[in-house]
Amino acid sequence: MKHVVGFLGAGQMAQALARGFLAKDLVGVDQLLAGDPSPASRSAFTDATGARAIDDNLEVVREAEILVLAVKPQYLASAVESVRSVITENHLVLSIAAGVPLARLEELLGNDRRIVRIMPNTACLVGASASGYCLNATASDEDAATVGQLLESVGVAFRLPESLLDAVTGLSGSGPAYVYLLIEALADGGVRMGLPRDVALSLAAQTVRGAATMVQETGTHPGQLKDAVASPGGTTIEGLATLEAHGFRSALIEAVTAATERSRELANR
Ligand SMILES: NC(=O)C1=CN([C@@H]2O[C@H](COP(=O)(O)OP(=O)(O)OC[C@H]3O[C@@H](n4cnc5c(N)ncnc54)[C@H](OP(=O)(O)O)[C@@H]3O)[C@@H](O)[C@H]2O)C=CC1
Ligand SMILES: O=C(O)[C@@H]1CCC=N1
Repeated sequence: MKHVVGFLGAGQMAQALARGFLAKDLVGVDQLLAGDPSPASRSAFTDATGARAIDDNLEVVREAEILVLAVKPQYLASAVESVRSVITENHLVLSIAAGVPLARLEELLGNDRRIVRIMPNTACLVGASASGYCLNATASDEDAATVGQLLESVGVAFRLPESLLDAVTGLSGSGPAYVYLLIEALADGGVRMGLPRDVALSLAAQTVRGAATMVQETGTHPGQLKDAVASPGGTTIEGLATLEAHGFRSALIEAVTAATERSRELANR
């Protein structure tokens, strides 16, 4: 990709995306930069990527062709207002801010700007993100292809109607945190039953990875894969019955629902 990618906000997501793009050779170090007022975030960005991080958002916008708005939703308006005068029709602007709709981004930037709302997750760092994205009316099919290429370089990506982006946030944007909790709790269970901590954690993480890979690579419904693990009168069905009794499935459904609703609430920040 020949474009220079600039980030406003050099925090966790900017670092994860930038490292993902670099790992896939989508951009070189000299095609990346970030603007951030926080010295700690700037050094972390440069340590993580080798690329420049500066305390000058205007310079980032002037150099960038693809501009990624990677600040928290509550700082988005002030970050954009400070650089709005130098954002032109030549920029492709990507916002990763949870909950902030295209209509709000158009209010801040102008509806004649090419804007894409995206929702990746932190696993872009390891090339395993799960993303959704949607475009405003000014962005072109070529812009969609560029964003698709960027996001698919660091995982899977779906172009979706904007009405579904909050649900993407509730499921895969926030989802890594749910799975970390699952892995931690599985390891705790193993430790409770006598396994050494490092062995338990490794078994738990590999079990989650293996199960996810089975779903992706066999294309078999997870219910059928679950049935294949549970022998009649065996161990697994006891574990499954315990999870049902503690509301495991319902807890996950409610978690996605609550996070989606929170994303909707963030719309006007
Ligand atoms: N974390 C995640 O898993 C995901 C997050 N997102 C979205 O990504 C966005 C960034 O999140 P995350 O990376 O976690 O946040 P971080 O807090 O790690 O990074 C944001 C950075 O932006 C800086 N900042 C604040 N104001 C400005 C400004 N005016 N100009 C430039 N930089 C500024 C912050 O500095 P300071 O610390 O001093 O405020 C901070 O360093 C959020 O909108 C979030 O909704 C999307 C998907 C997943
Ligand atoms: O918790 C948050 O608000 C952000 C958005 C998705 C993941 N983290």
